[in-house]
Amino acid sequence: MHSSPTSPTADIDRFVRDLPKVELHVHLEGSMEPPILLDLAKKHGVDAVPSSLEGVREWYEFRDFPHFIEVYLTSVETLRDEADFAMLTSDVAARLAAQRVSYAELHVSLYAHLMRGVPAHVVFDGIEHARREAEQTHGIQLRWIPDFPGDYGVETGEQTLDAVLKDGPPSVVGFGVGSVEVSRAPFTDLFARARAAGLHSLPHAGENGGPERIVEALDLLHAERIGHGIDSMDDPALVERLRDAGVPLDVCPTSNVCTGAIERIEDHPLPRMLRAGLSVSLNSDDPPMFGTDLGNEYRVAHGLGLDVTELAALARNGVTASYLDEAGKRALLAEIDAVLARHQES
Ligand SMILES: O=c1[nH]cnc2c1ncn2[C@@H]1O[C@H](CO)[C@@H](O)[C@H]1O
Repeated sequence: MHSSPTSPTADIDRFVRDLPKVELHVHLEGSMEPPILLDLAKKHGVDAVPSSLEGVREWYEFRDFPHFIEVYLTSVETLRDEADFAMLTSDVAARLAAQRVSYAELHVSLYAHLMRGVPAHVVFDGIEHARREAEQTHGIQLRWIPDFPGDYGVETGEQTLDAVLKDGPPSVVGFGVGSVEVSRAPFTDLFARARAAGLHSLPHAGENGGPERIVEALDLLHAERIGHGIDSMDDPALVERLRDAGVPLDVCPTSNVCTGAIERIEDHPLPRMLRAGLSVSLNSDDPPMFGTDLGNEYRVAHGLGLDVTELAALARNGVTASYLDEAGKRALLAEIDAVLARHQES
């Protein structure tokens, strides 16, 4: 390679590209690229979806969080048969692998399919087919976190869990709750049942619903990881608790700006969270809907003032907080350290 002067930006870009990464907070359905969305909308005649790329771009400008969820649920309507789920999953896996992600836990909006009459086995057969193929083709491991919208009530959670326990494959690692944030208290028994069945408790909490939602997630749902959790920074006692217990938080900076959870990226609490000793990992949430991907989130984190050592710490935290096997974790942590050391020598 001929030598050209490298700007700090090019340095960071290369570091981020080379850094081995895991994704712990990305929604499968929210990872649908606009061309796939248009194809599926055409295939199934879903008129509520715009018919051009330009239209989709505008559609993805969210007024607020409920509006984002409304658009999300409409786009999900384009997924109908097993082939749709397999095709989406194959595309998502290839995109993750291309960013040096070798392990990912994906949220699956299972209830959003059940409520439209799409049976759980159609969803699971499609995504499992693609998961096995992606492992062969790209060496990437995918795991699933089926979830339900909390604001639809506990019965929807019960139906979702029943479907997981009946039709879910062993690659389901956890159970989650998302959508517009409501109290987590009504889901206490539901999550107890999920945990008794061997599923990890992985709720969204404190994305925009306040620190109380995180306290409920810990006390009542026995959350093992917190989806988002940025509102923890409004409660110093909670920050101390999360730090002392080493509870991992999946943080998704660009998402928080696009859904209106925070106003400006410059105000994002990620640097403060990391420096407060919280176990924070970096994630992309719904990448094409927010015009981002995981690599970009690392560049955004750098823009917020995190240096390469801190970016590597975020990557390490993701590995540690994942449900990858211990040998896999050790190997990935060693690779992260090697990439950091190489970068610091150059
Ligand atoms: O950023 C997010 N916060 C909360 N829920 C989300 C987000 N992105 C996607 N979903 C998903 O929206 C569905 C609504 O029924 C849920 O499945 C939830 O996981």
